[in-house]
Amino acid sequence: MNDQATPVSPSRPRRWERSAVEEIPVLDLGRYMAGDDGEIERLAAELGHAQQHIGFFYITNHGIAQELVDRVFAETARFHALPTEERLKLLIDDQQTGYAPMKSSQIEDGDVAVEKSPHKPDLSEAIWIRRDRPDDDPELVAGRPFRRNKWPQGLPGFRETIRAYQQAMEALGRRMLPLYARALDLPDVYFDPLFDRADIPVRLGHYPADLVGDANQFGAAPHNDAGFLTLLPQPEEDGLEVLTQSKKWIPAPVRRGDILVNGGNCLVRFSNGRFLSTPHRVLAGRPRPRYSIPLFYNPNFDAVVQPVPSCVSADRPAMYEPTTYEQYIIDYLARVYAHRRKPG
Ligand SMILES: O=C(O)CCC(=O)C(=O)O
Ligand SMILES: [Fe+2]
Repeated sequence: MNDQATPVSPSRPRRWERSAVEEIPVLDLGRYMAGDDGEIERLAAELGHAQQHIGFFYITNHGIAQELVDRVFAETARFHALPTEERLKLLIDDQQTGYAPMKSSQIEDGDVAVEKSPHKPDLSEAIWIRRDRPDDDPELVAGRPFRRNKWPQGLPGFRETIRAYQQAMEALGRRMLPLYARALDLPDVYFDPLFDRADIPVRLGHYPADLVGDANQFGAAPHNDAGFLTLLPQPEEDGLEVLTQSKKWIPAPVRRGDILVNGGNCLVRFSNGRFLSTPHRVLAGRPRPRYSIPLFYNPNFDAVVQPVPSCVSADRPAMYEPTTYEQYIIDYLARVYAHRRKPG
C-alpha cells in the first residue's frame, strides 16, 4: 500500500490476515516499564494484533511525566502566540524543519486512495523540530540533511523543554522496540542497532478554533505517517480520526495522560506489509483551539530499511527494495508535500 512499491516478485504474494477492529485498544505498559520483562510476550501479542488489524493503540502507564507533557503543550501555545514575523523567520525548508504556516501544508499522498478529489491546504500550522545537535556535530558540519534545527528567539526555556521531551520520548520508543521485534517473531534486540541514533522529529501543531473549511478541508488531511512509529501524548481537544479496515472513519477519543501510538510506512516496509500504517486525519473548526505534539520515532539515518527475514517467505516475497532511511525520507518528502514543489 505504500511508497510506490516495486514488487520484487511477479507472483501474487499471500495477503496478511486482516480483521476489522473498530475500537482502538489500550496497552498497559506499567509492569513492563517497571522492569518486568515477563510482560514482553503478552504485550507483544497485544501490540502485534493492534498493528496488524487497526494500526493504532493507546499506551497507559508509559512512564512519561504528565508535567513534562503539559510543559510541551504550554511551549507549543507560547510559540504559536509569537508575532507572525518571528515565526516566519523559521520558515520550513526542504528538509521539513521549521515553521509551516497556516494552509502551507498539503500532503498529496497517493497512498490514501480513500478520497479521490484533492484536499485543500491544511487548516493548521506547526513547527517541526529535529534532534538537537551541538554546532560542531560532525554530521551537521558535513551538511548532511535533516541535521540543522531552527529555534525561535525570545522564548527562554523553549529549547530545553523540547529537548527534554525528545529525550524522554526517545527512551520510551527505544523501550518499545523489543515489543515490535517480538511481535514480528524476531530476536528482542533486533531493532536496537538500527535506532541507536534515531531520527526523532516533533511536530508542534496548532489547529485554530472555529475555522470553517471547505468540504474537502481538514486540520490535517488524511495521510499515513512516514516513519516507524508515532507517539501522540493526548491533547485536550479531540478531532483525530482513524480509518479502519472496514473503511470507516472512527474518532480516536481523547484519553488524557495516555499516549496514542501508530505505525508508519517505515514499519510497513520492515514488516513486509504485515503491520499497518493507517490513514488518519484531524477535523477542522473545533470549538476550541487544539494543540498537538506528536513525536515520530524513526530509525538512524544510515539504517537500512528492508523487510525483516521473519516476514519474508516463498509465498510472501519481499515487497520493498532495501533503502537507507535517509534516502527513504528524502523520496517521501519529495512525493507528498505540495509546498515543497512551490518555488521559494
Ligand atoms: O494532531 C494530531 O492529533 C495528529 C497529527 C498528525 O497526524 C501528524 O502530525 O502526523
Ligand atoms: Fe499523522
